[in-house]
Amino acid sequence: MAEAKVLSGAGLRGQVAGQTALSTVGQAGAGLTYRGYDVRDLAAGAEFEEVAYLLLYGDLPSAAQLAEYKGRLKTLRDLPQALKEVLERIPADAHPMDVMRTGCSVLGTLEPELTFEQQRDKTDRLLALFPAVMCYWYRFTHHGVRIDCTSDEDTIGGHFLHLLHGKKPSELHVKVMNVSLILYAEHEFNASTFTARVCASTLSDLYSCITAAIGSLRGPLHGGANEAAMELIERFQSPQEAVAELLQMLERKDKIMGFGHAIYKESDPRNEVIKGWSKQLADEVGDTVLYPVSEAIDKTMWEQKKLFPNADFYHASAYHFMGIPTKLFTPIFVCSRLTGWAAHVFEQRANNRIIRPSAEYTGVEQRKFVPIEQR
Ligand SMILES: CC(=O)SCCNC(=O)CCNC(=O)[C@H](O)C(C)(C)COP(=O)(O)OP(=O)(O)OC[C@H]1O[C@@H](n2cnc3c(N)ncnc32)[C@H](O)[C@@H]1OP(=O)(O)O
Ligand SMILES: O=C([O-])CC(=O)C(=O)O
Repeated sequence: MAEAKVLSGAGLRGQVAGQTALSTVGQAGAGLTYRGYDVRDLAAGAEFEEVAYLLLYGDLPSAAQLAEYKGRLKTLRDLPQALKEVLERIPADAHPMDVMRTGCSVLGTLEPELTFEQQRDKTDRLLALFPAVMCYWYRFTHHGVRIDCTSDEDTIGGHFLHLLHGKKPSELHVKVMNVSLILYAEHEFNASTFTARVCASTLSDLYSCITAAIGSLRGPLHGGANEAAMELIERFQSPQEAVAELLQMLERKDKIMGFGHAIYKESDPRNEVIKGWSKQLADEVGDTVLYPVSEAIDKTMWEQKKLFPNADFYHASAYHFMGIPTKLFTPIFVCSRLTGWAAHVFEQRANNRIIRPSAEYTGVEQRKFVPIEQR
């Protein structure tokens, strides 16, 4: 059970910056809850679409509501032609998070949110279409194909894998994607969500809030850590090599991506879940390197620094074992966290005051202006 961390210092750490009914992070009793449900129970027993519904509509759906919701999302998967054309113009070496940010922003010009009454419909559209934004651009620029952006897959996770690989995914892979999307869906006032709320507090539109949040998630200290973790683990051929290099990195005070957390103190409750699935995928593909290397890094980080893997670390190997290119790891996070971001935007709008903190001034004393010709 994660104890609350002693919080102090910079980065607004430990300061309550608003209220939410969406989730708790690092509180006694359960490490992470979404609207009162333990995330581990949701990951074990729910579908991602159920969790999206819970966050966006307030309660878990009935079977009929879920069927209706999934059916509706399925009809919203295709991209407008103008968006496809924009995606085709983005270079192959662009960062896929920049592609997601641009895709979201362009959709905001094609299908704008004209009133806040449209906020749920616009969110459903983004939820249904984000996998295609990433996969259409990726497959066009990397493989020269214009993919069909629709599929008959029942779930968002399955739809994503289908578009990426051009074939029906296995049941195991659909299951793991479902779990992954649930684990990443919501996390209180993390940096990207706070970004979305700041933007929402100016009464801006939903696309602006989500576009801004994508920019915040991109960084390696936040969502970008799953890609950085992959780049680390794939450098090593054996656990011994990994430990030797890791000790040197720690000696140099390098940051080890995928470890540590701003709120959790002893463990990230999402880690045990994705770690279990990563092990199952490792067994499926007969891996004898990546998973043991990951475990060796995990063990050494705890022994040396008392730092634990966060949600991102074992996501790296899990995604890799499903044949997902490393550069698409953080965009998958976007497809999931969209639900949390949007739910926070709705919450901010429902009880809004513009977010505008103060700064402690550390600059020079007041001084007299000197005209340019006298300087
Ligand atoms: C889904 C997510 O977004 S989860 C977060 C993903 N990000 C990462 O994995 C990036 C790596 N981790 C980090 O950079 C940090 O742990 C963060 C950004 C997640 C949290 O930052 P903070 O709240 O400032 O960390 P915290 O206060 O716990 O740091 C305590 C000490 O541990 C060190 N530390 C924390 N994380 C790491 C790490 N991953 N590797 C090495 N040292 C670390 C800090 O440098 C700090 O050392 P210092 O006191 O000598 O300066
Ligand atoms: O809460 C945070 O600071 C980062 C995080 O784990 C998340 O957003 O999922």
